[in-house]
Amino acid sequence: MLTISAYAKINLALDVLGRRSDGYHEVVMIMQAVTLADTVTLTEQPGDITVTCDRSDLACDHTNLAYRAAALIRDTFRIGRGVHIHLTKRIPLAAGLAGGSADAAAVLRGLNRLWGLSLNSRELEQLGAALGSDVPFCLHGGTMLATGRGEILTPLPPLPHCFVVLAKPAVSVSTAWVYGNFRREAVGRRPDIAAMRRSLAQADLAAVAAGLGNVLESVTIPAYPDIDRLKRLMVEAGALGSLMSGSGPTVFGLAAGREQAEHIAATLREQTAAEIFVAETLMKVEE
Ligand SMILES: C[C@](O)(CO)[C@H](O)COP(=O)(O)OP(=O)(O)OC[C@H]1O[C@@H](n2ccc(N)nc2=O)[C@H](O)[C@@H]1O
Ligand SMILES: Nc1ncnc2c1ncn2[C@@H]1O[C@H](COP(=O)(O)OP(=O)(O)OP(=O)(O)O)[C@@H](O)[C@H]1O
Repeated sequence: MLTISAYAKINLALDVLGRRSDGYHEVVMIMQAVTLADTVTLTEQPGDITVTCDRSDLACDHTNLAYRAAALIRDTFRIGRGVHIHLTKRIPLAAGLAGGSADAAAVLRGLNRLWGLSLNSRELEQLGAALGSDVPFCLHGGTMLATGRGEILTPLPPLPHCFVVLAKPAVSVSTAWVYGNFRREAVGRRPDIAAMRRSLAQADLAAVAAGLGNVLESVTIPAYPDIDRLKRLMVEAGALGSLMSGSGPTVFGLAAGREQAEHIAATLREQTAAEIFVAETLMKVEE
């Protein structure tokens, strides 16, 4: 039996450069892993792949990304064994935090060990990219530049350790819907990726927080104006900066210290109906 943590991500910056011939969008993103995590337990069994989960609103059949990750690795390498996967979900669903991708990445890493496959990180990334654009990042964590459709990764200097307050409003947002409704003309300010890379190189947390930007806000916020309110409340409560993560609807705020983060969380719990988590940045997913 093997137990693995599957960490959520936030996007410190997300820019869309255009639409590709394969239907995806060309993106430039700065991604950061955080300590909010699901737990993935793998138990060897003969024959089938089976999945159980502690949430009744998540399908545990062949559509689950954890199942799909196990099936992909088993079919690719013609493995004659099965596995039981149990998911303890803490990352909210369809939240912009890559919860499903994190589970898939954990299954790939776990089965690589359990089944003694000795796949290197490039091989794991290739399998991951076939499951979803965020999966390669979830295999590594830390702070990364992600380009292409999000699967091409370049390690960046780590974001200085800080606390990340997450606020998930009670709506679920489909990533495909957000990209499908993206219009370049609707974007206000685009993030300055080069400037943020310089801020990371200088380990300047305040500058990173001041430069946060996500062009997908131009799609999700008009549909869910609560997101804008959460962003404002975060900053009013003391966050160094706030932003919608990924395709939303989760909003995150950065805080240098735990006390400040807990104060922001308490304020949001009092003034909103959003689900609130306090996490920390995570340097690198353990091997
Ligand atoms: C919004 C982000 O989470 C930011 O990190 C990612 O860009 C999305 O990553 P993901 O959920 O792993 O996305 P995928 O499962 O690969 O794709 C879901 C859907 O989003 C759209 N999609 C996704 C990534 C991308 N670069 N362009 C797209 O247009 C496509 O319609 C696709 O069918
Ligand atoms: N193990 C899983 N955990 C969560 N969602 C899953 C899982 N497997 C499949 N899904 C499906 O994927 C959809 C999106 O899930 P997820 O939580 O990864 O979204 P997200 O946080 O918006 O991801 P992203 O930031 O990558 O767009 C869910 O609505 C669910 O139907």
